[in-house]
Amino acid sequence: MTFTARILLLGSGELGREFVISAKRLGCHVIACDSYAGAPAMQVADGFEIFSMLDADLLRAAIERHRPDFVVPEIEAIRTEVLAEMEAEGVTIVPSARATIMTMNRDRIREVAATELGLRTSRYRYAETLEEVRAGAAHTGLPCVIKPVMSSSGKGQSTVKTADDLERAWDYAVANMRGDRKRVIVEEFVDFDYEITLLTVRARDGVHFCPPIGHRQERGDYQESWQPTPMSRAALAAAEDMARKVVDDLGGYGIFGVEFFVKGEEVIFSELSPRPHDTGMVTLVSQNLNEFDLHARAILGLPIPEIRLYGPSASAVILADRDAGDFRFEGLGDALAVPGGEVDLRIFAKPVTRPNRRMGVALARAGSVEDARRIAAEAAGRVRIDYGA
Ligand SMILES: Nc1ncnc2c1ncn2[C@@H]1O[C@H](COP(=O)(O)OP(=O)(O)OP(=O)(O)O)[C@@H](O)[C@H]1O
Ligand SMILES: NCC(=O)N[C@@H]1O[C@H](COP(=O)([O-])[O-])[C@@H](O)[C@H]1O
Ligand SMILES: [Mg+2]
Repeated sequence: MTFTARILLLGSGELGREFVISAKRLGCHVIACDSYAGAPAMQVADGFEIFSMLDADLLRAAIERHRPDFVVPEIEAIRTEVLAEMEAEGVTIVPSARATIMTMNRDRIREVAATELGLRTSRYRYAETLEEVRAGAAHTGLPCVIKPVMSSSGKGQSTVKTADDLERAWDYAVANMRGDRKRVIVEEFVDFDYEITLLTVRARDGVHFCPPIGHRQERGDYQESWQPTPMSRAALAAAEDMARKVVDDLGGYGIFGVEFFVKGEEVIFSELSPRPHDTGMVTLVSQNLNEFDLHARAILGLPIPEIRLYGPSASAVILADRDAGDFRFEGLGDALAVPGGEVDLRIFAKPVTRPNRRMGVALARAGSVEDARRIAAEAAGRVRIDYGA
């Protein structure tokens, strides 16, 4: 066989693109799929397919046509029942069909975490009507956070401070949810001190952890992340213990981004991605093996060596502010010239912009996390999107 393995990548955004690069460096052949042409991962893959991965027939046809050794989901919005069927027929789904099914639906992963595994989570209730939303908020107290059970990157999510705003939050969640299940989770608002992503690798040789990544979110979407983030040993041990329990339950090999809120010494499980995490883009400059390399190694059954941090690092997002199909990036030179640390950029080359769409990240490594954050933010701010007249 010419290739180490044949991979069908389901989702071709920025995370997929870096994964393709890592997998290709190990000799894999990658077909990148997504619903639109020119997606970031398609630009570097061996081939591509354009179709809706929520369409069961099209998804099954693509898997059967390519007969990959591994199907690697890169987004949540996939017809996961098809993945379960294909797994039963002997196709390897990364990390496992069960992991993709459980995490596509917030209510299912919440049941696994809170009920089956007994992990500490925020108080929560599910709701399918406005009345149930009100009852849910009475259970959690206010403020509360309302999210569609099917959504990601903060879509349809809002924080509600007063009972008068519950209806608006319900309408917003229903209008911005994915899929056809009109269902939300009402969560207690956790007034955390900080939140982290614990990148957790489940590999043939055991479970490995990256140093914790701190991050800041706006509108439920990631703005900047940094690594390492200071944490007490007890809090880190608690997070690692919970992460290990969840990834062992979900099964399979690959990297998982396990999200926690931390308040004092209390560590609260939030959710997880059974794939590289957006906040983990900082590892593109911070670690000897970045999160995409680790995913590729784990999938291929290769050993995971000691994960070493090169030094305090940060990433900051470059966002668009409007809809446009004709635009260009300016200021790359200025961005790369920010003094005080080592700066790098990833420009995703997505074909169109949208308000708040992530178009790139600035990355920085410096003497301290504070400096790395400052430099990454400064560099991201110097990249301008010129939308023309
Ligand atoms: N119960 C909560 N209390 C306080 N803040 C919250 C709560 N739930 C979510 N948030 C904030 O919103 C962010 C996004 O929430 P969450 O991770 O559940 O959404 P998501 O849509 O799955 O995002 P992504 O797909 O990017 O991980 C969290 O990282 C956190 O900053
Ligand atoms: N939080 C999940 C996440 O960050 N996913 C990343 O964003 C892409 C979609 O971007 P788009 O919406 O700009 O097409 C996905 O393909 C993935 O790389
Ligand atoms: Mg999240």
